[in-house]
Amino acid sequence: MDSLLEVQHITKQFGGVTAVNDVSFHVGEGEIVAVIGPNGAGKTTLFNMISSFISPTSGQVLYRGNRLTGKKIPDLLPLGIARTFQNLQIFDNLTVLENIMVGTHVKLKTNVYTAGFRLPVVKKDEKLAFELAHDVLKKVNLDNVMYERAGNLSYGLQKQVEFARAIVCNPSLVLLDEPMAGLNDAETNRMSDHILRLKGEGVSFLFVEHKMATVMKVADRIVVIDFGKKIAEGTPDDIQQNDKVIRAYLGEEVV
Ligand SMILES: Nc1ncnc2c1ncn2[C@@H]1O[C@H](COP(=O)(O)OP(=O)(O)OP(=O)(O)O)[C@@H](O)[C@H]1O
Repeated sequence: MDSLLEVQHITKQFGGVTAVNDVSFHVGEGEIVAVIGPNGAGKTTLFNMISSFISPTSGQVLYRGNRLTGKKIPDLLPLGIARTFQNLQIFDNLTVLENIMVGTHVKLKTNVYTAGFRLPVVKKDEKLAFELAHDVLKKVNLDNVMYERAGNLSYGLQKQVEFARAIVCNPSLVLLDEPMAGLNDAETNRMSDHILRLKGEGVSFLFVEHKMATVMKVADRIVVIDFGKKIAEGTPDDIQQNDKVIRAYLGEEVV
């Protein structure tokens, strides 16, 4: 399996705290990799470095062999990398459809100069944005609420809207920060199904998650972080039987 994302010896220090300490792993083409670890282990810090939200103290991240480290967040989407956030980032006052259309901007030709004029390119872009958004909403079964104000939806549906916006431009790699947090069982299953279906279409995923049952069901490979260090990596079966992992989780949720 070819490597899509390479995390190489990445470290982050905040003053005297080493939040992530020399972590390396990769995500292959069409692979689903989960990062797990006890509270405060460094998962969010690691995720934020990979998604260019913060820069590492040392180490680097490569995407298709090119350095991702040092790029800005808006540079990621045109490369084919999309992300969602632990705390929902949707526009409450816009409709579901409009929220998704916002995510299509990298596919459009309209810019701040052309948008003010009703040029043909603007109309064409609006049509394209609508079609892309509508298609993805059908894919995740949200087309029945597309004209609802996003702020009126349940938390679970809002999370699915954010997921739909992330995948609207057919990314190659999707970074998900706790995609199942706050979802009930039915919503968690639905989200898992969406992820697995997209994997079937060749999309790769890297996600941080606390819900172990979901991680075990969805991930091909799991990277376990404890006190900033990678303590284990392997298939769900390997990880469930790994002594270091079991010890790290003692007193927490049982793996
Ligand atoms: N901006 C920061 N400044 C100082 N310390 C930080 C900062 N961000 C994180 N840390 C510290 O780094 C360590 C790892 O935190 P991080 O949030 O990455 O862990 P986590 O595994 O995501 O935790 P959780 O599962 O609770 O979300 C913690 O000790 C945390 O206090």
